Amino acid sequence: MKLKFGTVEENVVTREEFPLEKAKEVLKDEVIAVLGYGVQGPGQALNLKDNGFNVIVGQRKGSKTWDKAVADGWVPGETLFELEEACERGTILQFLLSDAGQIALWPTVKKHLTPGKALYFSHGFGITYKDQTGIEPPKDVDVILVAPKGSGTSLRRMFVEGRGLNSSYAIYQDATGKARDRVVALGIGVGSGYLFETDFYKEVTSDLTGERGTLMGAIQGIFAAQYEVLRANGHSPSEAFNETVEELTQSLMPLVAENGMDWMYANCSTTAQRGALDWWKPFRDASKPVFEKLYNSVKTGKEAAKSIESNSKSDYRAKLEEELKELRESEMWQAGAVVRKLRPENN
Ligand SMILES: NC(=O)C1=CN([C@@H]2O[C@H](COP(=O)(O)OP(=O)(O)OC[C@H]3O[C@@H](n4cnc5c(N)ncnc54)[C@H](O)[C@@H]3O)[C@@H](O)[C@H]2O)C=CC1
Ligand SMILES: CC(=O)[C@](C)(O)C(=O)O
Ligand SMILES: [Mg+2]
Ligand SMILES: [Mg+2]
Repeated sequence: MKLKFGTVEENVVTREEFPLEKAKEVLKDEVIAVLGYGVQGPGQALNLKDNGFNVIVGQRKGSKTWDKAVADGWVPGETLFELEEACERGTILQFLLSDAGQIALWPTVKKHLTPGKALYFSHGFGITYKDQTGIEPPKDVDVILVAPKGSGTSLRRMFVEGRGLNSSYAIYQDATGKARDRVVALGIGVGSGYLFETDFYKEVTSDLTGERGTLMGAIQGIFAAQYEVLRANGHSPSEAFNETVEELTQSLMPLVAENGMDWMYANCSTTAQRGALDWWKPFRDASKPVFEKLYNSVKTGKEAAKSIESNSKSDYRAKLEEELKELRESEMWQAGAVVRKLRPENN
């Protein structure tokens, strides 16, 4: 259906409009092969299975995630296969390897993309940056996308709680004339709360900007800046952490999620309101040039190149762990670990 967001009208698909029963009817003759069992793989595969679809998992034998798949109930030789065998058996190939990993597996996937099959992504990365990834699908298959707007971990958790994470969907190539039904059915099947329409380019440029920006990069940057200023002015770690992170995640963000920023402001003191209304614009103006620089780096493919380059190295997991350790061992997040333990519900 068409829905207005502010003054802009967009295409949205809800569960009422496209119920699970309809999704099952559309996909009743398909074998959905989920390739990769990292973060999105388990979330999407388990939700599909619990929703009653015909789904198999493809993963490297002998890997840690193969064992995880077995522990999650996938049966070797029945519903769990080596990647190539899953590519052969599947009629819909859900390409859920890491974006860099997709480059290495592409020749194998391509080989098994016989006419009429569908190639499914959860990111516009591989297709949009095809000059860097080499991913150019044959013309006689559907190429579709469902991108859950959140971690695969949340996708699964929310499904189990009876809620649903929202996703975007896109069609890059409709070879069978059934691409729309297929993509929407898959979107409902993986447990999306509702779906909004996009294209591969818009999906990847917004996603890379978001995760580098407010969702992950900018938020850590702004936390660190405020924490450091408070500490430099003699505030204790617990005071600095509570006033920077804990209050935001525990008290104020849930209010924003429920009813918007104005409602959160309305539930704070008049003193806080005055200050926040005065200061949000200077923060916007100071950070906007950084966001513009970021968007440009995404648009020109520089961010894609960097992530392919670093994630294709054999020691990348070890390097990543070192960098995460640096965050974990920073004073701010050490303080956070203590604060989390002090939450009454955690002890
Ligand atoms: N992490 C998330 O929650 C989200 C991910 N996405 C997208 O979903 C897709 C999958 O992402 P994640 O689940 O994060 O991936 P991941 O980084 O967890 O990796 C998935 C799997 O790929 C396998 N793999 C990596 N390199 C390989 C290679 N060379 N050969 C064979 N297997 C290899 C890994 O063993 C792992 O099982 C990506 O396109 C990503 O952008 C989209 C939304 C959120
Ligand atoms: C979880 C998600 O949607 C991200 C942040 O874009 C990602 O993991 O790539
Ligand atoms: Mg992302
Ligand atoms: Mg995302």
